[in-house]
Amino acid sequence: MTVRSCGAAAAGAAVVALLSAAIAFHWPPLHAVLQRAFSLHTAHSTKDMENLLQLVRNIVPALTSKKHKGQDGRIGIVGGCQEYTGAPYFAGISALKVGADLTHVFCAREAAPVIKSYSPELIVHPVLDSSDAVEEVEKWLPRLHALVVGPGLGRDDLLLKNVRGILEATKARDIPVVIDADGLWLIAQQPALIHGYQKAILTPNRMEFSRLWEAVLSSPVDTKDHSGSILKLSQALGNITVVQKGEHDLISDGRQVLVCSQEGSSRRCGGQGDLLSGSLGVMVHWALLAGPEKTNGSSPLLVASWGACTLTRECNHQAFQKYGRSTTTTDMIAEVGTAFSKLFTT
Ligand SMILES: NC(=O)C1=CN([C@@H]2O[C@H](COP(=O)(O)OP(=O)(O)OC[C@H]3O[C@@H](n4cnc5c(N)ncnc54)[C@H](O)[C@@H]3O)[C@@H](O)[C@H]2O)[C@@H](O)CC1
Ligand SMILES: Nc1ncnc2c1ncn2[C@@H]1O[C@H](COP(=O)(O)OP(=O)(O)OP(=O)(O)O)[C@@H](O)[C@H]1O
Ligand SMILES: [Mg+2]
Repeated sequence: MTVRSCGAAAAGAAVVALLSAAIAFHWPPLHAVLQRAFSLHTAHSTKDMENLLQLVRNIVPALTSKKHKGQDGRIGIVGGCQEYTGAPYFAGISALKVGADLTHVFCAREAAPVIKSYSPELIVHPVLDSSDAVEEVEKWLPRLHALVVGPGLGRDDLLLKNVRGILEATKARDIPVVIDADGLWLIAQQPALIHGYQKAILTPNRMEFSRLWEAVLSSPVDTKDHSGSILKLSQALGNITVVQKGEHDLISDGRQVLVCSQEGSSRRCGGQGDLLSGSLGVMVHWALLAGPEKTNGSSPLLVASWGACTLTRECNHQAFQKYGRSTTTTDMIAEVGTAFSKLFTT
């Protein structure tokens, strides 16, 4: 697996930037070559890609007739409020389409009938704005393999307070947790809530990344050194895994940075991040279950994250081939099965 250590990343970038600037002025053709070399160095080679794909394949559980319902994943989604009902639906249905057996959505009362009406596949609990929300969710925790916190959660104080309690209970049970969207808003208010929890994965978009950075490092993000920035943020959060979404997805646990540059498309409709966080909920469970033996010693959380990013981008690519500018997240979700087979089925 290609890794870039913290020091090497920063030093490499600085040296290339300096050389580049000097050469651009004196010798433009070499400048272009250098830039290409640097971008190749930052990205993974085809061989690295193949290795990573193989690691993801290793964690995918076999489909056999010996299993019972639930074994391949019981995933909880914490989110859904009056304004946002699509996001928890996208995350939940994506988890199922990737291969989870059951998905439970814990949402605000008003959002529940709406989410249920989108799909009979999701189990929906209208508890998140109740006074005993933490106890209600806690009852289910022993039966859940992973929690995805944040899609469509909103920023209401009562909901956020309840989610704080749910996160504490989840950590106490050592359950893996993917934190996205407004869950990241909460973490930016209170980073201690997740600091050092080794089964947490944060999936910020650009805005969410800046918010987290400013909250934790009290300075503006260095927009020129993406690789160095994600390493630093992960380290400042106690080496938890961070997935920074963007033109290229960067994934780090503060020790190494993986890059996912799977071809997607130029279509940026809302909900793609929800597909990613829902998929990651299942894949992180699979990866932890498989253990480091199957991931060749690499962090199972990094492997799961890279797998979910690759899958999301492939869904985006496939849907865009069919629908172009009119592609929506629903079209991407319809591609999960074929994208998964193409990438991960041997
Ligand atoms: N159908 C739905 O119910 C959806 C609900 N969503 C929910 O909406 C809530 C707010 O999420 P947001 O992502 O809007 O909140 P953010 O606070 O992260 O983003 C605010 C704004 O930043 C901008 N932004 C995002 N990425 C950017 C980039 N790379 N460069 C420049 N600007 C960028 C976007 O225009 C966005 O409106 C969350 O609860 C989220 O889950 C979204 O998931 C989209 C779909
Ligand atoms: N410029 C880009 N080019 C290619 N893919 C991108 C680009 N930006 C984001 N993506 C991909 O889109 C997916 C979602 O990322 P995005 O930044 O849109 O998340 P988000 O803002 O949280 O989405 P959501 O609307 O669900 O909240 C990720 O898998 C990411 O790889
Ligand atoms: Mg989002």
